[in-house]
Amino acid sequence: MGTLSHVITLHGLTSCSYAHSHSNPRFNTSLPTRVPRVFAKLKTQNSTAAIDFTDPYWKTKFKDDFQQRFRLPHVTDIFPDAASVPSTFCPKKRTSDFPGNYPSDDDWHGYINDNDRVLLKTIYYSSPTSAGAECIDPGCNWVEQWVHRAGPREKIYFKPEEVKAAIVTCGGLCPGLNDVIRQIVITLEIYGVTKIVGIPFGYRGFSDKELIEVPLSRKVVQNIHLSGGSLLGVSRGGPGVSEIVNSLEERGINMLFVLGGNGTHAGANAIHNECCKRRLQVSVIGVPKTIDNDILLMDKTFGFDTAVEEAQRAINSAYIEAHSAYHGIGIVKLMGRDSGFIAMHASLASGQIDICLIPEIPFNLHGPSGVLSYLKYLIETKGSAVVCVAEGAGQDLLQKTNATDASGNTVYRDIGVYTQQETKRYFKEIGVHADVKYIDPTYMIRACRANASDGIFCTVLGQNAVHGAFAGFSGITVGTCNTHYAYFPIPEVISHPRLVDSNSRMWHRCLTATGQPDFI
Ligand SMILES: Nc1ncnc2c1ncn2[C@@H]1O[C@H](COP(=O)(O)OP(=O)(O)OP(=O)(O)O)[C@@H](O)[C@H]1O
Ligand SMILES: O=P(O)(O)OC[C@H]1O[C@](O)(CO)[C@@H](O)[C@@H]1O
Ligand SMILES: [Mg+2]
Repeated sequence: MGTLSHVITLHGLTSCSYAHSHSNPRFNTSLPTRVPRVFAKLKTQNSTAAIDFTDPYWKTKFKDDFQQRFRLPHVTDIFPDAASVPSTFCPKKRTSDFPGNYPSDDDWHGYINDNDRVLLKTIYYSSPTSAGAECIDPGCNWVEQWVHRAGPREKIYFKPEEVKAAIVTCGGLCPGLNDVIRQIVITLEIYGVTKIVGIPFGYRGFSDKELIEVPLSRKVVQNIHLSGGSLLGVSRGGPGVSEIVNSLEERGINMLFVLGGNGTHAGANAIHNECCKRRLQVSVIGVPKTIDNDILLMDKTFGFDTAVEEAQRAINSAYIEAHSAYHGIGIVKLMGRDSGFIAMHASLASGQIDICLIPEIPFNLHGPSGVLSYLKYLIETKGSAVVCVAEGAGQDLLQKTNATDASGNTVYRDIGVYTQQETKRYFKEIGVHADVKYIDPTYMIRACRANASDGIFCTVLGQNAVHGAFAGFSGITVGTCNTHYAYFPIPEVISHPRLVDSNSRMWHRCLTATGQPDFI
């Protein structure tokens, strides 16, 4: 995140740690840059270790650790003798007896090799002071970080006729949920799976006896992407992991596709670990869903693009209202619990925002350098102004709350209403006319149908989720990394919410676009 530390932390964690094997022959541990392993000096802190950058071999240690952390948990970790069979999915050509066995081509198969990798970071920063620099060591050395490429494998670890696959959607709504459900079902059928079900209303559907699993097929899902929401319904809270795995066992589910955000993925990883503990051959695959875009390491999450696009309508209305009124001020509140990506990108896209306020950047409303003084300046100089505020912004200005939702997420105070009230009060107090209009499109930006770009994104994510399950992986999730599709072990992408970096080029671009000063 642009910060530089002389000591980096090595985790060495795996998602199924008790079953972890470094010697799995399926994975080539000798990437091209590997150099002889030397034991560098370690500074141990609890269960983690730190690298001493004066050690000439620290890079090797870092790469080894990285490779270990990003290794994908696999069915062979628990069942070393698990047999694979040739894939029933053929990327190249199909016979007429769909979905039977496909012929293979000796020269070109179109499968992903297990040793294919995607480069996680693509910029070489020559100095820690370079804009947005993300350096590992004080010298900003180039260290390759590789993650696993997503896609269909030549060998599969599940026989389609023995699969019962389930899909569950958890957390809040997000544009594209139906597109992902649809593509998972279609791809499963292409592999030859016939038993596919949807679990209604998130994890709750595993415990609530009144909720019946929904049979899914291509016919059922054919047109579901034409509307927003989730065919299966969503929920927060719900049963514990043990109850969920009991339910998986009772239902005979051996492939579980989990669509959700940070919380849902924490749950998916716990389900994966519990299945490992019980020695169940179940593949648990996540597909990150969040309009907040707060999942680490990936370019973006599905639904984010659509949410930003939908937010334009609210911003444009606020602009027109403000611009058409005498001393008009428009205020738009957008979602973003802890991360301000929607507000930042919507501000950049619209070109109509004068002030963008996000959770990651502290600001004052009052005082000579506060937002309100600047609004006065804008009214005096350009006659109107538009503010975009993310829901998690400026919480330090409001009374603390202990309220949480069913999943344990903090329910924040309403910064949008507060900004509106304080703006009205301020202009009244200084005796300057101001016509303040407030728009809160909160649920409108996530209840809509996915746009074309998200539609394609969801389709490819859905396909790759199924490929990952058939390849025998579990406890993983799928995303894009520098536009390439990759698999990640779940713990690596949810260790904390992804935040807007105040030193990033994107935030600086946003500041350039709005022209706003610091409000501190
Ligand atoms: N640490 C956790 N371990 C196990 N399950 C969890 C954990 N955190 C949340 N969950 C479960 O995951 C589900 C969704 O969590 P949550 O409501 O936080 O949404 P989310 O997946 O983060 O999505 P959103 O981006 O909409 O907030 C809930 O059913 C919740 O019980
Ligand atoms: O009202 P709900 O369903 O709890 O959802 C609100 C939350 O959903 C999110 O969009 C995440 O999905 C947050 O930005 C927001 O706080
Ligand atoms: Mg969450």
